[in-house]
Amino acid sequence: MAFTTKATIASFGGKLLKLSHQAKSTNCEMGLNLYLPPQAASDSGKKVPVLFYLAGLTCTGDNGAEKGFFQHGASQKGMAIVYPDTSPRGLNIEGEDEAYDFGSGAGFYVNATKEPYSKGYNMYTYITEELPNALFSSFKQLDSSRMGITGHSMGGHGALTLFLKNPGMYKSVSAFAPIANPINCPWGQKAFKGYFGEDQQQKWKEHDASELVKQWKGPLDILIDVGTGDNFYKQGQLLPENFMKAAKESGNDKDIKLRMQPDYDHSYYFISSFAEDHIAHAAKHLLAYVPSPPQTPPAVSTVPRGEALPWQPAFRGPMGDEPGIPTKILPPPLPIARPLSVQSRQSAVAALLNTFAPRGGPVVVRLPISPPHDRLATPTTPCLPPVVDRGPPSVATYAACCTAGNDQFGAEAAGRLCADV
Ligand SMILES: N[C@@H](CCC(=O)N[C@@H](CS)C(=O)NCC(=O)O)C(=O)O
Repeated sequence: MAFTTKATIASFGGKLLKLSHQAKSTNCEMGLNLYLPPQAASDSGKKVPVLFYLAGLTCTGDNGAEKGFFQHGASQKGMAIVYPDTSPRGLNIEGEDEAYDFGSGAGFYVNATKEPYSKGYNMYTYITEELPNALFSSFKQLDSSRMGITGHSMGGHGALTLFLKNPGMYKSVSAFAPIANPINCPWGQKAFKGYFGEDQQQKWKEHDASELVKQWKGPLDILIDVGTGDNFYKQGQLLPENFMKAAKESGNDKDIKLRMQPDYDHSYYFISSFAEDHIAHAAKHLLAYVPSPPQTPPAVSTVPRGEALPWQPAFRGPMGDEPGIPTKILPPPLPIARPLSVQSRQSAVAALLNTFAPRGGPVVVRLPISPPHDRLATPTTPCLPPVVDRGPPSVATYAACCTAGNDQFGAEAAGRLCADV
């Protein structure tokens, strides 16, 4: 859905846009701020990377934009910043406005599975899929292959978990005073109980950075700042030490920098003091990242039925297993810059249909989820679009499979394609 621009405000040579749009995932109108640096305002056709800043409890997209002091550095580095809201608003769920740490302003960047919050508290899907897809289709100067993520407190939890749950999707991650082990702190326990249910411990773990970091494979360059004068830190709401311990035990701590900042509290005085460092950290990854160039799929080669596929056989569509149907394989992998979201999978389907349907016959496309997602996906993650069908009675199946390396660190994310004719 297109955005409505409610205000355009000059800021550090660029423009801060106050936007709103109707969001499907959250079932309501969502407000946000988008900072376009001066480099994005020119007609050069050059795209700028995008840093998502996820705010904390009680906040909207305004807190970071007004007092985070990110725009100065973003303007120098040529980076856009997205400041989303922290929850759906006005869903008229009984009690949603009663507490500062649950419901409105406290979406925790999860998809609620428990009623009544399941009716729109889907901030995970909103931030990882719907919002970026909407932004990239409306603002052509934003580079979809270069997204970074950071956040504060509940938003720091969001930044860490969204990064760790989606290897390769974000090219940088950092956090200010993150809720780093929500399953073991009062804020997190209250939220996960309300959004998932007390008995859903596995689900809780799937949104806990200290659990997720144990499963990470590859380098992990994270900047985390926490103030020693932060009362929430002192009360055991943040638990950054638990995150570091889990990272250390899994051998993932080498490039995680936890800086304990003397005397700083939990406020935007703290955030604005270190904002430039987080912009520099994001820029280190986002400005250095070069997406792999698109490749044309090579010609079809035939593999006799029953022979081992040159890649993950589990990815074969069910129709490929029908007796008497020969298998054609189209090697090598079709590169895809990052793990595919539902919408980008749909674009991949469209591209496949355009490429192969003209060869005649109908096309059925099946899109299995990629292995890293499989490993980390929650049962409710909307990972698979339904089978897409086109054309007269079926003679062909195309199964498109997406595998994703952790391309933040250079491993190539790849899609693979096979055709059963
Ligand atoms: N209102 C809560 C505190 C909530 C709070 O500190 N929220 C942080 C994020 S976790 C924040 O940034 N608040 C908004 C602000 O300082 O601008 C309380 O009274 O204990």
